[in-house]
Amino acid sequence: MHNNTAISQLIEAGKWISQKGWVPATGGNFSARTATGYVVTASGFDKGQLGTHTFIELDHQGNRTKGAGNPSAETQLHLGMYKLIPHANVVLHTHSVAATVLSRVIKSHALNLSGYEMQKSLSGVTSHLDTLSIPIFENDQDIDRLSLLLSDHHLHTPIEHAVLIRGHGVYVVGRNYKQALRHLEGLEFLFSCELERLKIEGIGTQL
Ligand SMILES: CSC[C@@H](O)[C@@H](O)C(=O)COP(=O)(O)O
Ligand SMILES: [Zn+2]
Repeated sequence: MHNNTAISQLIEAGKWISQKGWVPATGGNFSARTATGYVVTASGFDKGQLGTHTFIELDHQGNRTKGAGNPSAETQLHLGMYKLIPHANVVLHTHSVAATVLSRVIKSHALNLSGYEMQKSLSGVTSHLDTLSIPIFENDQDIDRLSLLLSDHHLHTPIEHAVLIRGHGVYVVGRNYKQALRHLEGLEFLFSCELERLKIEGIGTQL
């Protein structure tokens, strides 16, 4: 994948994600792994109004090769995820209400989902009877430390589709742009369903 193609796809993704209400204010950031390294959104922009000037291009080591301004404050988390997850080529980070609230309401270190047909929107999931487990990490303004937490966790429980950051949002990975968007939409639907279910059935019914 060439940098320009990846940038065009992430601009489109930003418009769609913003229309969904999942990147309020300047929240969220997006990246892709490309032939020459990575592209990542620049820091502090409205992710619904991205343009070619709001991307930073990085080499395979994560050093900037092109682009003005600062790379996303959470760039190291994106790079960490590419390192841990070889099949990840796109990372989308969003701040939806459902991901933000659910990650606070669930006090344990994982959101476990079962019984939903929509679980099958996640690659490798073939039944609503499977348990889909999304790890939850404590939020931290020190992104390098947060990234270390993810790699420690990945050693014993490989991260597959996504991670939740408590009170902050979700990071979703995909093999490509289309899969990343499908994973994000599927997960957001599941987060909303689970939040509604917990409101009705009570927090004690969390898996
Ligand atoms: C609107 S505050 C959100 C930020 O602190 C951060 O979490 C975020 O997602 C966006 O940061 P950015 O540096 O623009 O990529
Ligand atoms: Zn964020």
